[in-house]
Order: sequence, then structure tokens, then C-alpha cells
Amino acid sequence: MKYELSPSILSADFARLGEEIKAVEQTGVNYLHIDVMDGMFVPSISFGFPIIKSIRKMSNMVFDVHLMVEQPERYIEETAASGADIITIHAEACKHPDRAIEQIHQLGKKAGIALNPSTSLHELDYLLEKVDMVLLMTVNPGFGNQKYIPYCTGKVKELRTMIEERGLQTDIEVDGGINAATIDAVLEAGANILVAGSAVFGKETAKNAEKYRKLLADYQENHK
Ligand SMILES: O=C(CO)[C@H](O)[C@H](O)COP(=O)(O)O
Ligand SMILES: [Fe+2]
Repeated sequence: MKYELSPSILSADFARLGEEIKAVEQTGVNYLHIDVMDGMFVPSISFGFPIIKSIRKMSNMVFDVHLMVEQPERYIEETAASGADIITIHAEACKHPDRAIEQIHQLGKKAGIALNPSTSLHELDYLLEKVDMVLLMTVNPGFGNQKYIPYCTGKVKELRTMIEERGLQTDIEVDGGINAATIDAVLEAGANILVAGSAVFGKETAKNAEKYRKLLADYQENHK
């Protein structure tokens, strides 16, 4: 399995966003997590497509776009056009997730489905075969720098079992409160794409990115 760190720019210094992204990219991190919030699905508003388009010009990383918006199907086309590589929609926000996932694939992008901490894995019963990635929220979405919710570890484990039982290779991304104290538990439970916002961006962005990138590379090496 492939393990990736996906640093969330939500915790970056937006006055120096380009520099922050370059610092992360230069360490060899492949993914960049981009949180779009609408102030409706979640309480906060983050940023939108002009920002994604601007940073697309200066980065070759895999743009992992997490849409925390109501009726995300309204924005799938624009998200793709802005430069997303992976488009993740929330099951709770979307009336027709099957159709939305098809639309993402028709645009040539990878599709992710996200579940809030207390949303049941049963939401995936008929969707799992259709998605490239499941994003399990490990905090309630809306803000960076929150505390990991411990019951989510069992949920990650249960999902990895479900994926294996169906003979799939689906990625499990965990998002929220991932740092040195929680990383081992989510890896052991079966997550392979790890979002980290406040644990990466800040005073020592490059150093933090390198630390977690190496940790995941070593984990991958030891779990072949
Ligand atoms: O989707 C999110 C919040 O809704 C972010 O990706 C998350 O906040 C990452 O930040 P941190 O690692 O600091 O918890
Ligand atoms: Fe996110």
C-alpha cells in the first residue's frame, strides 16, 4: 500500500501561501489537502476557486480537494477546472452521491466520499466500489487544530476490514487531529493517506513536513 502525507493548507499562513506550499513540496511530499468550506455545511468559510487556481500554477502536487459544502454537485465542474486531482464530497451534504461520483470520474478526476465522525459506515454499502478514496473525519469538520476523536480509530479499522473483504484497494484518508500522538494509531488501524494541518504548517513547516513524510516512507518500507 502507498502511504501519503496530505498537508492541509487551512493551517498555512495565507499571507505567505506560495512559500508555505513550496516548503512542503521541496521535502518531497506528494499531496496537498485543500479544504473548501461554505459556512453552511460547516460553520466556517475558508476559501474558494480563485485560490486553488492560483496555487495550481506554482505546484505539481496532487491536489486533494475536500469540499465541505452543501450540495457539492453544484461545484464539481468548477473544482475540476480549478486544478483538483481528487475531489471529495461529504455523504451528509449530497442527495445523489452516486451521480456526483460519476460526474467526478467523467471529468477525469479521482473521487472521494467523506463521512463525519458519527456518520455510519453503512453510507458506503453501495458506494465503496465506486470511489477511489474514503475520507474519515477524525474531528467534526469546520476548523483546524482540533482534538482527535478516539472512537474514530475503531471506525478506520472497521473500514479497512470492509475494503479487504471486498477485495478492493480503496485509500482511507483520515482528517483532523493527526499529529505525533495519534499517527501510530491511525496507521495501525489501516489509514494510508494522512491529513495534517496544524502539525505541519506554522513555525517550522519544512521540518514538520519532512518529519511526517519520512515517518510514512519508513512505515511503508516496513509494511510491504
Ligand atoms: O477538514 C479539515 C477541517 O474540517 C482539515 O483538513 C483539518 O482541520 C486539518 O487540520 P488539523 O490537522 O489541524 O486537525
Ligand atoms: Fe479536510
